[in-house]
Amino acid sequence: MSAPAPSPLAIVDAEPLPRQEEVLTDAALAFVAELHRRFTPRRDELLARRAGRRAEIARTSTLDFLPETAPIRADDSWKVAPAPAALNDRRVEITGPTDRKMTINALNSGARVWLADFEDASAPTWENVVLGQLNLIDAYTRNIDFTDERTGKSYALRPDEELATVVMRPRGWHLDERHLADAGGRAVPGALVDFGLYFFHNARRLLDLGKGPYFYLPKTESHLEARLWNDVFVFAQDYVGVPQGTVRATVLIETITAAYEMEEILYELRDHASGLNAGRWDYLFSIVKNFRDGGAKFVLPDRNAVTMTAPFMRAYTELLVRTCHKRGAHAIGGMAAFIPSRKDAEVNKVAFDKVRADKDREANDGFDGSWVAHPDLVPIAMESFDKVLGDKPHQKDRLREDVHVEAADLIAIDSLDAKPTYAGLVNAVQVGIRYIEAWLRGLGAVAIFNLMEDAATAEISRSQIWQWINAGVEFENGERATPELARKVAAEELAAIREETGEEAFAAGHWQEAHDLLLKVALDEDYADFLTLPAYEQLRG
Ligand SMILES: CC(=O)SCCNC(=O)CCNC(=O)[C@H](O)C(C)(C)COP(=O)(O)OP(=O)(O)OC[C@H]1O[C@@H](n2cnc3c(N)ncnc32)[C@H](O)[C@@H]1OP(=O)(O)O
Ligand SMILES: O=CC(=O)O
Repeated sequence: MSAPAPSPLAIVDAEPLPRQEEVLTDAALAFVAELHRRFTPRRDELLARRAGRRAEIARTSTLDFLPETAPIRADDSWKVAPAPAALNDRRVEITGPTDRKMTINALNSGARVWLADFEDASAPTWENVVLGQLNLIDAYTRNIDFTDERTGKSYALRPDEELATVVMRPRGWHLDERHLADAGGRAVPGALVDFGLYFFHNARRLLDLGKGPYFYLPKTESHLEARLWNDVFVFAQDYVGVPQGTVRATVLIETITAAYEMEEILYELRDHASGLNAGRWDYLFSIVKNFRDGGAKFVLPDRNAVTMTAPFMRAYTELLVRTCHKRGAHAIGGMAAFIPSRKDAEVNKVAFDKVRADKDREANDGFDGSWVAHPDLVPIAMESFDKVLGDKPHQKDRLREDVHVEAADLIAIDSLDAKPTYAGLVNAVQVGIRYIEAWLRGLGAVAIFNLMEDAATAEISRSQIWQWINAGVEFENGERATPELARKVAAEELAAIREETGEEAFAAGHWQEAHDLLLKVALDEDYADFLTLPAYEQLRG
């Protein structure tokens, strides 16, 4: 093979990182550049199409299954590709960022799958982007064992056969990677950077290990976006010379528009699809985002009052199981946000009980597996799925033909009795400030008030503040949601944090910046499509 042409991509505005040359090789960058040249124009068109569709929702306050794809839904003959052995039993999946310690802990956790996250559990600092890739390469080459200098604790991988199968989640289509630019100075989409570097370095290596390049695809809004991913996979497989059909993708159904196109999404990816996941937190965010100006009918109560037993959430998850099993795909459940504590028995008990109830319900509904956020929750979820699956790797034979979901059922938000509360507003402000501050320090997932918070849950918090203010919600205490009230609550929270942290830690953090950014995205008349877009402009590193 002749040497690859020098990469036309430039590394922009980035301090050199240790061992970055092992990730950012000329050959890998040439591949990413080629992905960018071929696919970014279509990415741009699809982002513009998102805006058009949202304008239509603002006009009509409704959504429906697509008439033009009815033949795909009516055709019972097609199925997705069979699951590879490494993805046949997915009863428990752990998620988390790809720093060195988390990588080892997740691979060792006993879960069948690890969602290695470059998306919502990871703030996209250049260091996280590049060293996350390095950690995965090091894990596959078993060069990752280390001692944490801060705690003195040593970390080592278990034998290969006990490790979780990695399913990597690249960034969504909307985020660019500003540290990699083409000759015209245009940033490369983060999705292509994350996918491209991972695929280039690991596709063959993973096949040698008896696994493969497997992906979770986040924030997909339509089957046309799934088609774009499929085209990326076809091109990538030819480029590195692995057989077509090597890639497997699990698509997160976490936007309200994608919920109306589940079958079409599987159809577009059918040679590469291995499942759908019910990404409940982004799903709620997407409902608020899309129907934010749809009037009282679409005002969601406090996010923690919207449980998975709400009729519109059940319609979504049951339709997902039904769709997957009809097409031979795995249906994977979502994230219960309760985080256990090794120090507080009561917090631990609450988390175990809540997660057990959630996973029991999913297993009984027909899901083939589900997510947990913490290693201590792996045995809890395992027990729920073991009870239902026994020795079977999945329950795709449960076709759930009893499920009948009408278009209106997915957006029947007003069937909920709960209303927004003042405490809900305070919580949204608290979580928003605390999460954004952590994100600006490079942390994408944190435990706040014993709940897992990541980009998706922060998106809900700031969107709910926006929606409640714009809908003129009156809380049970007689206060009305207004910009002034949000500012007052935010000022009180900032003062409380200062008290809690002490002056030195407060000054060393990004608290004022986080407070200001939360208020900007919650109060601006122009609703930002994603919190992470303005936040990325402020992210250093
Ligand atoms: C809506 C969505 O998109 S959900 C998917 C995205 N979100 C996520 O992936 C969140 C994943 N979870 C996490 O990041 C973490 O659990 C957090 C940040 C919420 C809490 O982490 P911590 O504060 O470190 O929890 P805690 O102190 O209890 O951790 C105990 C041990 O478990 C490890 N651990 C905790 N969560 C994970 C995880 N998800 N993967 C691997 N190891 C983990 C910690 O590293 C720690 O290890 P150590 O004992 O060797 O130091
Ligand atoms: O990505 C998952 C979600 O719940 O959001």
